[in-house]
Amino acid sequence: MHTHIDDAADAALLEILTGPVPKAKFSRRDAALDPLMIAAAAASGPHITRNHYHHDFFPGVMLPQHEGSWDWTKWSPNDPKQRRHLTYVSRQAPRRQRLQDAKENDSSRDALPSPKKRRPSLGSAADTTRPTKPVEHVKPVEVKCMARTRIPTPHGPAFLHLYHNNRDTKEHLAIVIDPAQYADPSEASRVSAPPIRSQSLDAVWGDNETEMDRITRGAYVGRLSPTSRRASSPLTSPPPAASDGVPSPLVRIHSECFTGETVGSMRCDCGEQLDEALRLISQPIPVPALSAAAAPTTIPGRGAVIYLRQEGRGIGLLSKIRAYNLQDLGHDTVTANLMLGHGADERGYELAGAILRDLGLGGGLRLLTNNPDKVDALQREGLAVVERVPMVPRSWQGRNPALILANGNGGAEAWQDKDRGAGATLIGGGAVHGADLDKYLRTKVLRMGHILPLWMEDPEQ
Ligand SMILES: Nc1nc2c(ncn2[C@@H]2O[C@H](COP(=O)(O)OP(=O)(O)OP(=O)(O)O)[C@@H](O)[C@H]2O)c(=O)[nH]1
Repeated sequence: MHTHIDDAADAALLEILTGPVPKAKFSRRDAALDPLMIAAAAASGPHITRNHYHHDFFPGVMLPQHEGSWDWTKWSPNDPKQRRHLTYVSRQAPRRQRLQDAKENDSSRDALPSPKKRRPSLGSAADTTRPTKPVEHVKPVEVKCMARTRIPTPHGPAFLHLYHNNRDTKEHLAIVIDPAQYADPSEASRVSAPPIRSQSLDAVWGDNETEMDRITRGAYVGRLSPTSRRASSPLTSPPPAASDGVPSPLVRIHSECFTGETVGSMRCDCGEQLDEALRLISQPIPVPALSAAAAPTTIPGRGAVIYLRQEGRGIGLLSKIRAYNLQDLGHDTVTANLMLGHGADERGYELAGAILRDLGLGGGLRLLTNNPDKVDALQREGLAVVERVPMVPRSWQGRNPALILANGNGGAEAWQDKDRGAGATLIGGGAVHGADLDKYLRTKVLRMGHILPLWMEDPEQ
């Protein structure tokens, strides 16, 4: 239980809850106190029930198109007429509809464990605490790579792919690492793996398409230069298989985190994870010798980071910022999401599955994650996850070398020497540690089921 609300605020809350009933019909529901503080108090009890969810003090913020919503930026605290806007509104469906939805859900949920025992999980399908909507019959997900370009990174060259899709209006991305695509075909090595290429990008986009059109959108092979330009051809048969002994490519599904990746926030490990994923995927891949006569060899690192634009585990930046304030009141990342009426994790991985298939990676991949929900979600999408490769936080490796893994996930590059403060979580940075980060990582392990040996100076903190 969290009770990090100071005494003055406690006294004020007690006053509003026990004071004389005001005359106006709904005035007790007006927010005389900081709404975040009341929400924190409401959730401080031993149980958070679904009756605490889907209520909001700011009707115009959460659902701009919602009936009755208004432009709250016009709200002035001194205008009594406008005070009615600052009320505690419910975003739940009417009770009759919720009961009907629950009945329909019960009949289709027989195979699942009791909702009470399930922790909040990925996507609305698994989140039984939220009001259910009638199942919509949506078209199968489709993605199209609109453009691709070379990006030199501190870890080596990468190809950035920008995708459009038929589910949302966001531009999701794939950062493909496959420097072997630059190699001269005449220097083909004994051991090789198929190039990681987008089928939708390499397809022909119409009769009038010129070679220059294709090259400008990135449908070329090799490396572009003022003297070299070769448009790609559409794939007409399945790509050649990788040589024997070549491991499946490393893949990370990463969700956008403006604070962690752009501002260098140390409230989370997102910036570090993005950097570490690019670093790990770029490492040369050892290929064992398959006969006594042959020698072991290496091939250039290959794989991809699928970068999904689902900020704040799907709740968006606005809600994540509000959640951070609740976290400063003493709540962890999961409880803060729940208090704002969100699930602990509202992300989906259908688009990631479609992008991976478009890149020809659906048949076998090694997934860089500690999050078992991501593995399940990709397998539900029909992708073959042949191995889960853990990601140990750099600061934990630096403080406890026993956590360094032998697979290049740390190893000789122990992070203690690279510990530094500013910008440490940005691409090419080192390791960083701080109390907020430790708290977040601990919550991932203890409340979100991440598969990571817990390490901290005081595990109770
Ligand atoms: N709501 C919320 N989202 C957060 C918070 N901290 C980080 N995030 C979001 O979490 C997402 C990053 O999660 P991922 O990097 O995919 O990693 P993960 O699901 O934690 O699992 P791994 O694959 O093991 O790293 C980004 O969208 C961040 O914005 C937080 O305190 N609250």
